[in-house]
Amino acid sequence: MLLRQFTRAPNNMNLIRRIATNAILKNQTVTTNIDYNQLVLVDVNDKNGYATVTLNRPPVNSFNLELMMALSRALDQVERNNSRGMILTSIIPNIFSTGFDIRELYQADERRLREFWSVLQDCWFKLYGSTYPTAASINGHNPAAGCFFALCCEYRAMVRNSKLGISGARLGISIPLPMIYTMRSVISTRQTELALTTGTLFTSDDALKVGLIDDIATDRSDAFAKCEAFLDRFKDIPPVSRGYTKRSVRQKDMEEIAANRQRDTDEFVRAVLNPEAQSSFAAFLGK
Ligand SMILES: CC/C=C\CC/C=C/CC(=O)SCCNC(=O)CCNC(=O)[C@H](O)C(C)(C)COP(=O)(O)OP(=O)(O)OC[C@H]1O[C@@H](n2cnc3c(N)ncnc32)[C@H](O)[C@@H]1OP(=O)(O)O
Repeated sequence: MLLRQFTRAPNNMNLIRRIATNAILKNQTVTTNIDYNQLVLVDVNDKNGYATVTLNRPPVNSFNLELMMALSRALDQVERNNSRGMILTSIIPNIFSTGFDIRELYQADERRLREFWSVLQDCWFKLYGSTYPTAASINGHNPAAGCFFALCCEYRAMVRNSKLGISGARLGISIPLPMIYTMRSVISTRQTELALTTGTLFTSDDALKVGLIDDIATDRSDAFAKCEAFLDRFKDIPPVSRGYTKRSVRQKDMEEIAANRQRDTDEFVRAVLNPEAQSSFAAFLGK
């Protein structure tokens, strides 16, 4: 099933390639913009072949089902485009994402909640398991799910005075396995356990110290430039063998989740619907 995700034939890719090829033939540099209901924007820089995937759900990029689906489609797009690299970022000044939309979790319809988690799992397989190089340009606060997606990337630059972490413990949510595996792939098991059981939101300095981010940036354009510089490191590395190695490093985590998708979904639904979590959501929403 995973393999099919990565090799499915693109429909609108031919159009994108045609635009890019025509531009190259005409010796122009163009940026191709593909719009998925405006919730996630995909821009391809035809000069360096890097795709920028931009979360665009003001005011705080909270993840509801629709944003999750748009991200999933955007990641398909990047894969089909054979991008040389991808930068994940946000359009909102000072906020990367607030995490899950609490309105999606509070008194949730179980069927929709299951679909929500299933799409999140899809996004995880696509991003964590991507063969192209990935970087997150974290332009502002990034608690919870946005942090999760940033951690799926190979590199993170975050602007100073932002906070990042998985704060689910504070809301009475037990942390699902994809999150645990992903954080553990970036920092040690000990630090992962500590961060997740305390729901720590790290300052940029502390995030750098513990290894959750790779660089601190002065502003969003500096963060973006640092991400591009990271992707440039693979310019002369043959992409197929690079991608294979990356996948091999991450393979075990993905196999485990693929084999236990249903259980992972059941656990998430149980965690969200538990009364402790529901009263935190109610308090957040002022109910
Ligand atoms: C994959 C990981 C799986 C599991 C991990 C654990 C599970 C986690 C579940 C979650 O993700 S729950 C969400 C956790 N997020 C937070 O607790 C962050 C809460 N928000 C903030 O700290 C701040 O909003 C901010 C720092 C992100 C931005 O601050 P600021 O610029 O001052 O904006 P406001 O706080 O005024 O927010 C504007 C507007 O947006 C509403 N809002 C904010 N966050 C959410 C949200 N998560 N869901 C729904 N709505 C949200 C906020 O209430 C404001 O609404 P108004 O109507 O008052 O304008």
